[in-house]
Amino acid sequence: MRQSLVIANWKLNGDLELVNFMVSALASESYTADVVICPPAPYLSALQQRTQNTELAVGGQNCSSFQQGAYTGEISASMLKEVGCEYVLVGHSERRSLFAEDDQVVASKLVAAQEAGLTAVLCVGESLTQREAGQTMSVVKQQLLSALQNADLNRLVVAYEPVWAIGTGMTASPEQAQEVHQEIRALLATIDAQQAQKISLLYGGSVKADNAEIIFAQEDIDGGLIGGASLVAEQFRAICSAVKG
Ligand SMILES: O=C(CO)COP(=O)(O)O
Repeated sequence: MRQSLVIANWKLNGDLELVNFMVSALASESYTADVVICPPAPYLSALQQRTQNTELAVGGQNCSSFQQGAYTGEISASMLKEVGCEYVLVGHSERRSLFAEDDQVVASKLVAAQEAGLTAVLCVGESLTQREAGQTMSVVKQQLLSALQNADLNRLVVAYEPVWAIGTGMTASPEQAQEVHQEIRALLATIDAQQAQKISLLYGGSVKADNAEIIFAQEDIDGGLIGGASLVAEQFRAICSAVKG
């Protein structure tokens, strides 16, 4: 049985008040899923302090591919680890499209994250144009395998986030999502068949309290990567409780 996981990606949202509010709103319940919050980097330490003695974990939204040096504005994976992160997102579609991160950059960030002792949450997913052109599987395969060239599958989570479903209210149908998740697990199995069965695969893209359960019920979907709904306590709590297990 794979570990269920729900990750909140706050993106460029939130403040200290939300950190305090969310921790008290979430920590009072216990969940079958592991629950991780990825706030903007300046709030990581505060979140880490507030979540001590709770079951909530902390993650970064991004890390540098460099370990240290003259890279103004960058944050290394070991710095994230030092302030209490257990996870970091790599290759989110917003990083790929808005900050020009290509497959090579994503691969080196993933290695940097794992070498620092973090679990890397590799995000993959096709655009609407790519889906309509029948390229979904080839895009996902390219993003996945190029990022995993030097990866440690023991410290990996994969999140399938179709770009057309992110922040649009257009969720992939449970069947569409399962089809891609199944393919991702099959691709992982070509690297390590045993480990592929243990890796948590998350769906992301307009997951809300009212569609989470049916999406998470799919065989190869082990939880979610949640944007907008993770900023609303009632929504996020319901999503965390919707995982199978
Ligand atoms: O990008 C996402 C999480 O990383 C998904 O965002 P939404 O849940 O807002 O669609």
